[in-house]
Amino acid sequence: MYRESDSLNISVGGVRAANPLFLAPMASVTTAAVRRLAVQLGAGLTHTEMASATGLVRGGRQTLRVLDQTNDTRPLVAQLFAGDAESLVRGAEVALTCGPFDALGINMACPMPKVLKRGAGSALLDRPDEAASMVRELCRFGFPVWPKVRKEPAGSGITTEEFVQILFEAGASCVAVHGRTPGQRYEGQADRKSVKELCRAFPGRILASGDVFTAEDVLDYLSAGAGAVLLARGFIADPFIVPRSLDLLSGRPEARPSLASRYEIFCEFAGELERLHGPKMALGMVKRFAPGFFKFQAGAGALRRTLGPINDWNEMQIRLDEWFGQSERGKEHARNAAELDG
Ligand SMILES: Cc1cc2nc3c(=O)[nH]c(=O)nc-3n(C[C@H](O)[C@H](O)[C@H](O)COP(=O)(O)O)c2cc1C
Repeated sequence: MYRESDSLNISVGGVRAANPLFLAPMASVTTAAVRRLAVQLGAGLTHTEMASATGLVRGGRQTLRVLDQTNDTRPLVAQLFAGDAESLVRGAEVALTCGPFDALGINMACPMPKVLKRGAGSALLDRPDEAASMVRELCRFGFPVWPKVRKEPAGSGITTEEFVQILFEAGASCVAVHGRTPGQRYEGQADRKSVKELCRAFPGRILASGDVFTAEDVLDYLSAGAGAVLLARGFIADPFIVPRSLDLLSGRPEARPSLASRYEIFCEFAGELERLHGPKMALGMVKRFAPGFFKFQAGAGALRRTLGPINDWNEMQIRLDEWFGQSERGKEHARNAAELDG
């Protein structure tokens, strides 16, 4: 069983972290501002988006931006993808000039065609020898190496457990496992049972991923022996899953942040997005995260509809302020009405 004492100053995969709630790598999502938000809310560790090793070697601005460290927080894992060990090593040499990082991740999970056609991402699940060689070569840099895999599809000739074992034998410090096959992409349910079996087979060395949407999901994976749990879409859907999970793991009553405090954190986050990534990208991220921030708030749907068509950063701020003012006034009316009733 998970013990409260495990939640502080843990050591997973050769990295020390304050707790086992980790922000998963997410392309186009886990930018510096989002990583900072996750740490502010209590996450123990964050990942960069996946970065192309060949893109790094070419010096592509977009790829280098992925490893942008501006105003970042530690511990931080840089995740790379490549189709072979040599490209990976050359990419890692460039990545480490963007550091500091606490571990190097290898993406062996991405099912997207543009990654698969390079023999990278989940294409490596069919090539355990190449995957092992990538881990071995990356270990030479002296950093913990964290591959991230998906569940092996039925009939692939190797089980997920065998694949994970090969990665550990090659020197991986821990292995993140997403309990969907590449063919499932993000559809259907993650196979929680299989991931938990791996957690039991490699206690404290698996980072569990797949359908983590509630604090109870976090506890479930940790109770099975996961070294840590990766928050992905559950973080976008409700970033306050982090403090709620920490409350649950620590046996504290759940603290419910007020609308005003959510709004304050959101405005700070929006400011960071704009400062670090520019108004265009920031606007897209604000639209993506706003529904989750104000999920349980009356009028959250109206906010989403209001923000949807906006293309201008200043207009977005005005509409957001208006929505907040209306919501606060609505709460005041409700309070006054309750007092009159009472
Ligand atoms: C928008 C998005 C981008 C992602 N990008 C990456 C990535 O760059 N590297 C990676 O290993 N996994 C990536 N993933 C997979 C997540 O890290 C995670 O394993 C997956 O979403 C399953 O967790 P969930 O069901 O709790 O969302 C991505 C997922 C999403 C939704």
